[in-house]
This record gives sequence, structure tokens and C-alpha cells, in this order.
Amino acid sequence: MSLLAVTDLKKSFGGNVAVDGVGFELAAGELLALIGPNGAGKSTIFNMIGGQLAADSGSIMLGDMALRGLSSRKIARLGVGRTFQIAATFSSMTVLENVQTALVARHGRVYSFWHPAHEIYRSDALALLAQVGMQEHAFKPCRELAYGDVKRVELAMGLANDPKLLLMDEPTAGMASAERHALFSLIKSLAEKRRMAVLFTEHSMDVVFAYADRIIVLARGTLIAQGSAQDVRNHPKVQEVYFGSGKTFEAPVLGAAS
Ligand SMILES: Nc1ncnc2c1ncn2[C@@H]1O[C@H](COP(=O)(O)OP(=O)(O)OP(=O)(O)O)[C@@H](O)[C@H]1O
Repeated sequence: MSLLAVTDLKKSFGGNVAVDGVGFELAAGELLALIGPNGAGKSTIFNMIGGQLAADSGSIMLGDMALRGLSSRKIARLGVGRTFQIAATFSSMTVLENVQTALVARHGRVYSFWHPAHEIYRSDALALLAQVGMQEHAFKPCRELAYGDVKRVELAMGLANDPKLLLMDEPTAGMASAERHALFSLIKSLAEKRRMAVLFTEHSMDVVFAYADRIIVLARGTLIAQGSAQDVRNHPKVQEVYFGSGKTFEAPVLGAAS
């Protein structure tokens, strides 16, 4: 049985149909890429799954739980995690404090006199940092980290609610090719180890083709193709609608400079 099953999902903004009857499934441990040109509806789908936006119709099932209509908080508690960029205001906090904050938010706790803030979830936070290879940077302020390392911390924060499904919106935006590959091999091994499904949007096709188990392609709110990298790369509709005039997919070159 699939972990996530999305069926006939629809969303319009005024007269603009942003998502028009999209359906797909995702299994535990699987990496599914959601790609498509700007305005295709990727973020809208993410936001409906995460509960930030209400769908007009359709269904979103996580196992046997219906997510449609639930608050984003409730959806997070049911096991849907999401990575967010570390806000500027948190960049002066240490790596460890940022992850502790994510754990506090997950457990819905507030800091109290009786439990010094720096002690709360300290060992859990360090364990998460170890999983993303950032334990030795735990006591550095986030603003001193290299960009790729900030992304690892954001990933550790996304894991704070021990998600069954992790949503990642453009995880490698702004990264060079070698960093993109390093981050994605980490995501892939975490997905396998934790049996966690990952749904991600991504504009860098090199990592999509190298790491996604399956790819779904959207154009103007409609799913136009899905399958392996090979299936999608050769799909005439994808070439026509997604790439427009003459541009084609290149085979991924691991470790190539961007
Ligand atoms: N809050 C909103 N209000 C009105 N229209 C919106 C809203 N959010 C998205 N849209 C419209 O819905 C369509 C799909 O947008 P969406 O952001 O989901 O696309 P996307 O595939 O994520 O694009 P990008 O790759 O540029 O992020 C677009 O036409 C967009 O203008």
C-alpha cells in the first residue's frame, strides 16, 4: 500500500486553475520529484499536502488518514515534515539551538524556569545533527556555516518530527553541483534508513535524474508524464511542453561543475 495517495486534486485561484485533477502515489522510502516549468502548480500541490492551502476537491491520503481539511499543525503531527529555510532571525543562534527549537515546536512545549532552555532536547538534537553529518558544528552560529551546511541543518530540522513523508521545496536552490550531489546522496540514504518518503521540487535536473526513484511532470496544473528518468526524458509531451523550443534533457554527469 502507498504511504501517500493523492487523487484528482484541484485548486483554482479566482479564474486561474493552478492544479487540475492531479493524482499520484508515493511509497515509504521512495524519492519522488515533482518538476515542471514556473507556474506549473508544484508549490500549490505542496501547500495542499502540507495543509497550508485548502484544496477545492480531491483527496490526499497518508496511509489510511485523510489529510484534506486538516490544519498544517495536525498534518505535521500525523507525520508530514517540511524543510523551511532558516530565517535570518535564527542565524545568530547556534546549529544546536536551531534544531532544539524545531524539536520544541514538534512537542508543542514552551521553555520554562524548571527546564533550562539549553538542556531541552539536547541529546535528540545532537543525534539528528549526527545523522546529517553536522555534529561537530553544533556550537557554531548558523550564520558562520557554509551554504551547503546550512541546508544540512535545515534537513535535520525537517527530521525533527520524525516524518513518514518529508516535503522539500527546492532543497538545492543556490547550490553548486558538487554540493547538490552531496546533499541528495544524504537525503537518499536517510530516506532508505528511515523508510521515509520524500517528495521534492527541484529545478536542477542533474540531481532529479540522478536521485529520484520516480519523476512526475506538471505543466499548467496538469500531470503530463510520470515514470523513471528515462521515461520522462524521452516523453514527447515533456519535451514539447516543458522544454519548449528545442531544449532537451542532458544525461546527468555526477560531480560535474555547475
Ligand atoms: N496565492 C495565490 N494566489 C493567486 N494565484 C496563485 C497563488 N499561488 C499560486 N498561484 C498561481 O497558481 C499557478 C501555479 O503556481 P505555483 O506557485 O504552484 O507554481 P510552481 O510550479 O510552484 O512555480 P515555480 O516553479 O515558479 O515556483 C500560477 O499561475 C500562479 O500564479
